[in-house]
Amino acid sequence: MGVAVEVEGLSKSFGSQNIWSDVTLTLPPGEISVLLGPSGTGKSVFLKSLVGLLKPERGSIVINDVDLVRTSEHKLYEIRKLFGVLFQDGALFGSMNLFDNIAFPLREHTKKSETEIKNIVLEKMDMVGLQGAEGKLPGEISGGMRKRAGLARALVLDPEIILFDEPDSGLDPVRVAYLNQLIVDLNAQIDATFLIVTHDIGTARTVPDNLGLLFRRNLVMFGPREQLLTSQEPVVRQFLNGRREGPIGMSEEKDVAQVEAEMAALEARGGDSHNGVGPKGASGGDAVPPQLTPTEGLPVRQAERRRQERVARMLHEFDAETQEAIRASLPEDLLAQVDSGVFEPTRGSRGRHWAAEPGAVPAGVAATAVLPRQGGEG
Ligand SMILES: Nc1ncnc2c1ncn2[C@@H]1O[C@H](COP(=O)(O)OP(=O)(O)OP(=O)(O)O)[C@@H](O)[C@H]1O
Repeated sequence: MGVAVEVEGLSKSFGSQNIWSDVTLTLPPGEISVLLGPSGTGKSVFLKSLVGLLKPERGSIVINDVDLVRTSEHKLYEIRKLFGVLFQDGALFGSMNLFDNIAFPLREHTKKSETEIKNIVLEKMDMVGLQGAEGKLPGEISGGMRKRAGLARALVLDPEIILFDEPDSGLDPVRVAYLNQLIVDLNAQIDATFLIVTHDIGTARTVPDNLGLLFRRNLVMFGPREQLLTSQEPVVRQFLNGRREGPIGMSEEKDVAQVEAEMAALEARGGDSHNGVGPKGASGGDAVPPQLTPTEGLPVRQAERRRQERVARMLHEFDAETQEAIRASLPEDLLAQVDSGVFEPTRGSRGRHWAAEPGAVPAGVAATAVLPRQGGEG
């Protein structure tokens, strides 16, 4: 099973430029999470902080009881081995064929024999659908194949956490659909913890268990997918619907009067549900489409049941729309347990519902970060 990544009060600046402050979220073990945010809000900086390539000045990132922000270089090196990272362009060496590219981490970090390496490389290439392409150079294959090769390379050290930096970038919509299915299939096969940074709203709506949004140097919200997909928070609504109207401006923040005028005009046109389909799959008002499931014949995602139990326990923390959407995703036995009051309210457990140790966490802490609405920030 993948490991949990617990981020608390994390802040990062470069000189006087604050990138984000007080980011608190938990990536539950084996679940798929997506992080959204306008360009330049520091999503890549967040991914780099998680793997220890950048050092936040405040807060903690705890994995297997080790705080990456404060640990020694030696421990950090060990923890990094838990990660697989899919960079935007696959980050392949142009002069090496796919086999050698994918074998690279094994040759660098393990003492495995060439026979063992060959078996692992071919197995991972098979998993990502690249059988027979071992001899190709990165320059000879399509962008989609390069992503798959980057993914195979991210898999060779059997990571427990995989970070995907804009896996859909540069791909046509059909390739994105295949890649999304591959991500869900891989999750079912290896049960690792996934975090995907993407601008593709179709992906955000259908792939993850959890969704988060960075904006204005803050994590606006992070929680079960249903929470963001049904959210009335103006920034979340604007982003998921891919529209100009709302607090997110082209480069500058907008003033409150302008946002109000835009929102009134949008409502006069019938609101989001009458707004058509926006760019990058953005659409649908606050509909919650079904989540992708693994291809037939693959095992069910082990995270699925764990997640159902986790969100059943935290159901009372959400508003009526979110509760309704979550209930629609729960099997009958869990719904019966929810309704019979078996699950005690887990106040302030920061989403650590898999841990089942209610006494271990401080009370009174919100499970999700929620910014004040536009206009309420003073
Ligand atoms: N090493 C660095 N030194 C100084 N500033 C940096 C460094 N890395 C990133 N930044 C700054 O941090 C900010 C956030 O960058 P980042 O690439 O994380 O944004 P992003 O949300 O991933 O954007 P996009 O969606 O366009 O990929 C930018 O203003 C960038 O210039």
